[in-house]
Amino acid sequence: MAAITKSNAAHGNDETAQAQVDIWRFVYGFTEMGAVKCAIELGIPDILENQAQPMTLSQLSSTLSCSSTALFRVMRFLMNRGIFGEKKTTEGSMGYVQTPLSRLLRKDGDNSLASMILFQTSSLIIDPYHYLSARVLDENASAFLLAHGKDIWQDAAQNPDHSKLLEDAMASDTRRTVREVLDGCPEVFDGLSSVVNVGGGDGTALRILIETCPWIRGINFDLPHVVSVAPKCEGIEHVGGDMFKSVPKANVALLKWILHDWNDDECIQILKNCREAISEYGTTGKVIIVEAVIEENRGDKLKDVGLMLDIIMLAQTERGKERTAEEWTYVLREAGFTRHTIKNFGSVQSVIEAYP
Ligand SMILES: C[S@@+](CC[C@H](N)C(=O)[O-])C[C@H]1O[C@@H](n2cnc3c(N)ncnc32)[C@H](O)[C@@H]1O
Ligand SMILES: O=c1cc(-c2ccc(O)cc2)oc2c(O)c(O)ccc12
Repeated sequence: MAAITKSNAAHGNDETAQAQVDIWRFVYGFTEMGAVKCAIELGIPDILENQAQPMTLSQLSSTLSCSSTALFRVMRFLMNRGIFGEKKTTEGSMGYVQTPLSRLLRKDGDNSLASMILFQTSSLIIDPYHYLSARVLDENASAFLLAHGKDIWQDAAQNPDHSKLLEDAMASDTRRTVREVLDGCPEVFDGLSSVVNVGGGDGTALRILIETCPWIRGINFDLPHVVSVAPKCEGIEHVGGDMFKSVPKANVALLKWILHDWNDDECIQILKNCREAISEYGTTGKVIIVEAVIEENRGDKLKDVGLMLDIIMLAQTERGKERTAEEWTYVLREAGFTRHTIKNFGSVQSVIEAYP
């Protein structure tokens, strides 16, 4: 047996002490989610945004028509996490102010993640985590199905409130992502005449794209119950259908956060239908995929987000997953694409351009 040296023992003690500190994040991590949801529902980031001066506790509680006791405790907790700050008012008392983090929680703010947080904290999305272990033990089980008795798309088709929660969350992600893609790699959309956004939800991606590139004709393609409530917009045609059967014809097929919902065989089927959709456009035809590319040797925060998204896929979809560059190469090759490039632009998602 190896002798335990003094320094090993000390090192072991350090690790144990650190573990005793770190473990509380896992035990009570949900409190962050609960308090942030509370602040969004009360509209606190929106209220603070419109103040010329720091807002005192009594001003905030009277705006919300509530007593200050519970509000104080929620604000104290959130300030401790960097959401909201405190500054002196001109009268010398302390008041709450926005921080870069709380600005991302405004209901209608640019780059807001408020709808995504409301979606992630809904029982629709939380309940499947009670079945994650069942999913791990049985490859054929689906955590979402065990929790709700149907898959997420059947549920959304039957439940307009859930459909809206999901579409709003995705649209908020889209507003941020499409702007990032247009800024980070504008050449991706050079010289295109038409774009079909496959699984385009309420059409947000195409609306932003057409604002910047008004010469592009947009086709927003999604399930019939989704496009039937999508807002009308000049330059965009909403088409209802099933991407597993066929995809409307266009110069480019754009897929943002679609393929991660499906297993390899399902992705290959969708991609074959996209290849068929762009086939009339010869060498200018391409498929643009906006998704995470998990890089095994990337030890940064973005890899962290990619891995979190992969757990989300495990809980919320039947066979979906986030993919590495090798896994993307496999599905694209099997779908008949001869060449593809991957562009990283410092975001959790990358842009993959695939050519027939
Ligand atoms: C994760 S959401 C992504 C929405 C959008 N692309 C975005 O990034 O905001 C997936 C979308 O795929 C759509 N979808 C699911 N199954 C589909 C099918 N068989 N055919 C067409 N669209 C489908 C859903 O309705 C939903 O809008
Ligand atoms: O719960 C989700 C979340 C996402 C998601 C989160 C963050 C992003 O930047 C993109 C997507 O996607 C989901 C999804 O595609 C799905 O089918 C179910 C649930 C979620």
